[in-house]
Amino acid sequence: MVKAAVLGAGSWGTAYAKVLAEAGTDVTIWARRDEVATVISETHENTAYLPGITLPPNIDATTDHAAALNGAGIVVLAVPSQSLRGNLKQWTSAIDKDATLLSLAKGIESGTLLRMSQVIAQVTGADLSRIAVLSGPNLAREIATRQPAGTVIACPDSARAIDVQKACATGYFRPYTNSDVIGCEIGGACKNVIALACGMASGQGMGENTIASIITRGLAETTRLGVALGAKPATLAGLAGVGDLVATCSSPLSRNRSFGRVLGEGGTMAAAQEAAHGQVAEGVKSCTSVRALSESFDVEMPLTDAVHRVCHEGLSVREAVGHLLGRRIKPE
Ligand SMILES: NC(=O)C1=CN([C@@H]2O[C@H](COP(=O)(O)OP(=O)(O)OC[C@H]3O[C@@H](n4cnc5c(N)ncnc54)[C@H](OP(=O)(O)O)[C@@H]3O)[C@@H](O)[C@H]2O)C=CC1
Ligand SMILES: O=C(CO)COP(=O)(O)O
Repeated sequence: MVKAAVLGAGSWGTAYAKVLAEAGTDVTIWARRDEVATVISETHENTAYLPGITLPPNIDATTDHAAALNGAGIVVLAVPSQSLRGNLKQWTSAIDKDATLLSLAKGIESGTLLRMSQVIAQVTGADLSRIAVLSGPNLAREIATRQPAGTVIACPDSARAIDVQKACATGYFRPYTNSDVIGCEIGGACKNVIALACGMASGQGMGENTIASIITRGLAETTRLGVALGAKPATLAGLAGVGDLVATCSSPLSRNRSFGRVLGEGGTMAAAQEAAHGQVAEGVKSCTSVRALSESFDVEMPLTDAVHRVCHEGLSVREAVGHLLGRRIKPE
C-alpha cells in the first residue's frame, strides 16, 4: 500500500488529503503552523481552512516535514506557487529518490516565468518523468463534501499517472490520466486570471452574457499561449482547461473570482486581500507572470493584460472594460 505525504495544509491540500485517505491511501499532512497540525491530529478537522469537515482516521498531521515524507511514495505539493521553490529547498533531501512528485499548485513563478513542474525539476533535480500535475474543476469545499467531480493527472510516465489515479479514485472523485503536463499547468494558471476578470465584471453588475464572453475569450487566449508552449488544444478543451475555467469563473467559492469581485465593486487591492481571509488568490501574482510569458512568445492575451493592469498598474475596472471593447474588431 502506497503512503502519501501532503505538504501544505490549506483548503486544497486538506481536501485532497481527504480524497486520498477515502480512496484507501494513508496520508500524513505537513502543516507549517503547530496549531494547524495539532488540531488536525487531535480533532480530525482543519478548523482554519475546512471547518465542519471531518477528516478520516488514516490522516495524520505534523510540522516535521521529514516525518511526513518518511516512506511516502507520493509526495503532494500543496503550497502556493510563489512559495513552492523556497519550500522545496528545505524538503528535497528528505524526499525518497523514487517518489512521484505531484503538484497541486496553479500558477506561474514570478520572475523565472516557470511552470510548477519546471520549478520542481530545477530544485529537486528529479527527472520530469517523476513529476505529475493534478488539475481540474476542483473547488476544495465541494470536493471535501463529496460532490462528484473529475480531474486530470498529467505525467510523462503513464505508469506513474496510473499509480496516482488509483491512489485517489473514489466514488465521487474521478481522475483521468493525460501526458500533457504543459496543457494542464497552463490551463490551471490562466483560469485564475480569467476568474479575476469574471469577478470584476460581476462586481460591476454585468450579467451572464458578459461572463460567458470572458470565459470564451479567456479560453481562446489560454489556448493560444498553451499551444505556443507545446500544449495540446484537446487538453485545454478538457477538464483542466474548460472544466476548471467554468467552475472557477462561475463559483462564489472561488477565491480568484471573489477577489476580482471586490475590485469590480470599487474596492481596493487591500480590501480584496482582506476579504480573502489569508487564502491564496493565485491569479493576482500569476497575471503578471502569464502576461510576461505571453509577451516572450508573442501571444496576444488582452484579458490577462487588462487584469494585470487593474491589479498592478492602477487601471480602474471601468477603464479596463473600455480598453477591451475599444480594441480593433476582427474575425473570431
Ligand atoms: N482551494 C482550492 O479549491 C484549490 C486550490 N488549488 C491550488 O492549490 C494550491 C494551494 O492552494 P490552497 O490549499 O487552496 O491554499 P490556501 O490558501 O487554502 O492554503 C495555503 C497553504 O499553504 C501554506 N503556505 C502559505 N504560504 C506558505 C509558505 N510561504 N511556505 C509554506 N507554506 C505556506 C499555508 O499555511 P498557513 O496556514 O500557515 O498560512 C496553507 O497551509 C494553490 O496553487 C491553488 O491555486 C487547486 C485546486 C483547488
Ligand atoms: O482551482 C480551483 C478550483 O479548481 C480553486 O480556485 P480558487 O483558487 O479561485 O478558489
